[in-house]
Amino acid sequence: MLTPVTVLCGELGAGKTTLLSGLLESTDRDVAVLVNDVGAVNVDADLVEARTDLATGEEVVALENGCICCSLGGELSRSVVRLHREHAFDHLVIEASGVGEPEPIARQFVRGPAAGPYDLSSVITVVDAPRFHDRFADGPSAAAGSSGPPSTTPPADETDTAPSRQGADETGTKPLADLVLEQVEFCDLLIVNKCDLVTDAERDRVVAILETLQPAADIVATEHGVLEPETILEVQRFDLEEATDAAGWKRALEGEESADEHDHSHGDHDGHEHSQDDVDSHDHAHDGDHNHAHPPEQYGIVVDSYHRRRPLHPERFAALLEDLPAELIRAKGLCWIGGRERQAITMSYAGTETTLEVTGRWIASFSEQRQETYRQGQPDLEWDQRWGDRETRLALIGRDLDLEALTARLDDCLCTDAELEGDWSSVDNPAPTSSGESTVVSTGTDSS
Ligand SMILES: Nc1nc2c(ncn2[C@@H]2O[C@H](COP(=O)(O)OP(=O)(O)OP(=O)(O)O)[C@@H](O)[C@H]2O)c(=O)[nH]1
Repeated sequence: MLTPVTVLCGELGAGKTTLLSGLLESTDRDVAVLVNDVGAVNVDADLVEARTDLATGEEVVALENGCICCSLGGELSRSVVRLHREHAFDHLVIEASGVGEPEPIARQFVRGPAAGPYDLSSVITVVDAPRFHDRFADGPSAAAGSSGPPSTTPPADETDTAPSRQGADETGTKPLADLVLEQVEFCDLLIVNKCDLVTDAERDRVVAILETLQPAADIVATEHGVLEPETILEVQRFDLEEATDAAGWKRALEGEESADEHDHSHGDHDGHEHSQDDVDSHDHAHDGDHNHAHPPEQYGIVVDSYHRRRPLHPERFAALLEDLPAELIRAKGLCWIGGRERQAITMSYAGTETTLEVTGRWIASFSEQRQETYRQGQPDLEWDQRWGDRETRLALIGRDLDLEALTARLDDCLCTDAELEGDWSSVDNPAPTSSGESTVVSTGTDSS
């Protein structure tokens, strides 16, 4: 029988180690734990180990000096295969570092050597309720319904600073808020922790936003990560593709696509041609369920999409990104930016920052012969006579967000006919140019 694996994610300080320590104390199953800390000092592993009775067969293994979701991919596989060969245990829990993306970790258990002895059971994301509330739910009207003590938790690390107005950042580092939402969007259980530090109203708002961001996940609220062990160790099969496609922003785009006149099943945000290997993995083969998130109205959460077939002017678009409304929680999708006629660019906004990343090439930028080949491979791809597959298609999720105003502001960014013919060489462009490259644009709190 395959050994079930649970991947435990959550931002730095959300309470993963606390939850795991409690789990190891309360379960009578033999649980092996793999801890990944970024940094030389493996504090978490020491903590978990100190609370674990190793004589009962529980094992704590630490991976250090890197992040399992990127550089340590091979080491993760090797470690878990070795662990399985050398020890007997009922369940493996992986505590991912707070800055890791869950998807690459999960993929190790779906294909590759680790998929041999293991079965990915679930991906759990621990959410720091007060910090999430302050970051994503504390819009202008959020305070109105709130009572009780202020719910601030100190930032867990230096990257979690107050909004800054810094323009495009060439470092390509992914903003923390973006990672937090990616972890929320890619899981099947959300644990809303530190509920002792928020009011009931604040907790409910956090839950409502989480439901919108990932409608397919179960949500439980905890204090100090106290849960029945079975909630974490319950064996179910994690469906990687389903979890990816269930994210609220993807459903919003899907709803928009299905409402289009033309029936088409476009690839997802990065479904344009980057490599042959990727093409088949992004086909929206859905079960016909287009019920995208119906956000709880009492919290003012709105979900919509924006679709235009005209490039965004790089300077006006950058100015908009620096001045996005505070009520916007999440924006994600594909952008066509003037001066970048080849590059399909993913925009991902969370918290106060927008990441722009080249995720592929527009098919329309290839030679006619190659266009034909690619289009034959994607017969449902919507194709515009003039622009081919170039388009901007964004999901917008907000709280008390004036969607009409934001749509109008996005429309103001669209290139005029004269600009379409213009020379882009002297125009400041925040968009990256090469595949995989990204830039970050910060939204200021005051646009004046
Ligand atoms: N008030 C309160 N504090 C909590 C709760 N859960 C955890 N903490 C505290 O929050 C701090 C961070 O908890 P950890 O369990 O280390 O968080 P983590 O997610 O493992 O953190 P990293 O390893 O840095 O990613 C510790 O001081 C915990 O005691 C909670 O529900 N309420």
